[in-house]
Amino acid sequence: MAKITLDRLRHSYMPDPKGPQDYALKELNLDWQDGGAYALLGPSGCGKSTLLNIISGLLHPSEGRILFDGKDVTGLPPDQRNIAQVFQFPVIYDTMSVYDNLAFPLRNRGVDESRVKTRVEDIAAMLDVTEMLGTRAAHLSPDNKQKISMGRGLVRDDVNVIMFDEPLTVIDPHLKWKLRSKLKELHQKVKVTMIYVTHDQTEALTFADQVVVMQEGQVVQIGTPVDLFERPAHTFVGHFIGSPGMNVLPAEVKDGATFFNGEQVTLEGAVAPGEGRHEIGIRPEYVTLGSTGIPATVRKVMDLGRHSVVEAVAGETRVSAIVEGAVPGQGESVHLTFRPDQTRLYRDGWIATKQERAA
Ligand SMILES: Nc1ncnc2c1ncn2[C@@H]1O[C@H](COP(=O)(O)OP(=O)(O)OP(=O)(O)O)[C@@H](O)[C@H]1O
Repeated sequence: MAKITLDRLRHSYMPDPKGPQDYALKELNLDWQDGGAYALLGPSGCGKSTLLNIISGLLHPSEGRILFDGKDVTGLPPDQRNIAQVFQFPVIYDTMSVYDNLAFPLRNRGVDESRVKTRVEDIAAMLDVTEMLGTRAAHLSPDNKQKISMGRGLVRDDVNVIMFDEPLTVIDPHLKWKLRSKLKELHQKVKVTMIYVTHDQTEALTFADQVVVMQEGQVVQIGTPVDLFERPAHTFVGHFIGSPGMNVLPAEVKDGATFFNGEQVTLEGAVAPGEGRHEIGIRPEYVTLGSTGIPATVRKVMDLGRHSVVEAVAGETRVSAIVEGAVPGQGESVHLTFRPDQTRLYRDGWIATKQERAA
């Protein structure tokens, strides 16, 4: 187990990068604490695999260093980094039994058979696969194969980090939540540093204590799932996380007051001085429909069972609201109010309001 430090890491696939646009990974500085559960979350092409390959040693970064417990490993090949990896598709030997599959990473390192037996039995119990130990892997369902693949990552107790790269891609949707919660439970038991790479917010938020959100090669926020939901540092995070995501509305700031669609809006706190493109960020959970406020027309109502998502249009801008109970019909006129302590101003994408602190 190790603390992982990324120190001024940058990577470009181009031989002669000219500017930030030529970097698949823009400058990255971060510490992953020993034993933490982390997720790397972002859309396709944001640089997740590039970063993962740099950590595992498959790719040498153009600039910067990777440290494990303070020791520079940037120049070390993958086999000397002591990393376990679980991939999208199960990596197991079909002709071997489940027991032999789990034992393989240990036997490969010359661990003695009595120790192998203890570890395999422990991991099998954690994964609820004890009764399958004698089964040939070829006979397993895809989700059980992926479970065994995870077990192969977990079985060694000498690894610095276990990295999961979209491990639930091949799992049926109704089984995903089972494996997801199993993984969380396993992390709590084994306490190895784990990095879970995904483009799926649900997977990232349920697994990780800390989520690193990436966009276009840049880390836009590192925080707990609650931080990312409550106070997105960037409009991208607000929009990407949540269902539906945060409303990002064009805003005008004039003489210290903020306006949306010509109506003044009260923000969570003071605005940091500066110029740029302004937007208001407000989650649909904090938009209320009523008889006063910003005039809008209901465009669409989606009944999701416990609540409905009402999409209204104010001027030319769509605003979503999550509504419990009675909802207006399509085409009806409504008024929108935003909960002030949840209404934030963003400048050129980045948060520009300060949270008022209770006296
Ligand atoms: N071998 C390569 N050569 C050149 N460019 C590459 C290479 N691998 C990735 N890229 C580019 O680097 C950027 C980041 O890609 P990367 O695969 O790291 O993203 P990702 O978030 O892992 O996406 P995905 O989830 O689709 O794998 C993309 O613009 C991609 O086109």
